[in-house]
Amino acid sequence: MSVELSETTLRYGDGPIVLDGLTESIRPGEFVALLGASGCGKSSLLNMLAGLLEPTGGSIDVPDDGAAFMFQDPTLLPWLSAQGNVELALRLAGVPRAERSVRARELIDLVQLGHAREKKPHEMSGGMRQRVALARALAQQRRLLLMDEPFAALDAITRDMLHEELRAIWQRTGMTIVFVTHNVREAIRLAGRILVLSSHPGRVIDTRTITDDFRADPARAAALAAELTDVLRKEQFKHEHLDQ
Ligand SMILES: Nc1ncnc2c1ncn2[C@@H]1O[C@H](COP(=O)(O)OP(=O)(O)OP(=O)(O)O)[C@@H](O)[C@H]1O
Repeated sequence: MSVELSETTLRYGDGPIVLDGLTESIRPGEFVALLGASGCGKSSLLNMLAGLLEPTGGSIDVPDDGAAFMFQDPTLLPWLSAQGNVELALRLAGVPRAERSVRARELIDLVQLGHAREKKPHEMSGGMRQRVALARALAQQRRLLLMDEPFAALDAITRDMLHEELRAIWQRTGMTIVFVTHNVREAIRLAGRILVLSSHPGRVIDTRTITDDFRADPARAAALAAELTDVLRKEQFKHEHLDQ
């Protein structure tokens, strides 16, 4: 089932409108990036897609089984190993005890952490912890995965590796992914479609489709990155100007 936003509007209490009449359809298996400046309402939109927040107006439809969520902070249980953290997620997803160990091993292998299965979070690097968080999100066995700037705190090399691996996992699993970022390059590397959001209020002001051919052409990708950076800068400038 697709994700459908229909005239979706959000405001907190009697504050200003945060998201204003979003109408979008995300197909099953699509990888969409929500790109926007800080404060434009990206996390609020993900929270609505996760069912954690009700829209003030319009509607949101997501697959019946809901969504798995992955945040910037991996929030692993410190006393459990990588394997233990993933097994716990499988238990919460209702996977029978007898299957959990094998499934967790498969997921840990999928995120390339076979060598660190028994390590605890404090023994891992930031990138390794995010790999466990990704395995834990996959353990929830949902068709929709919501990712809120999951790689923002990582160094550039680790982030690049995780980009490649996330794309490979997405291709293998056929999940629908909605990925929030304010990083233009990250959006171009990952997504098949980029929705650019304005701020105050948040609206979709630009939509770009990124094909694999496009992604493989560094000059075209760099030109698009420059163009989208300019769009975001203009948005930022508009607000700094209006706020004075
Ligand atoms: N619980 C809340 N109550 C009131 N206002 C809120 C609440 N959560 C977010 N906001 C406001 O809604 C707007 C959008 O916030 P949101 O966190 O969704 O944006 P964002 O694009 O994800 O920002 P960032 O990239 O900085 O995380 C901001 O102006 C923020 O102050």
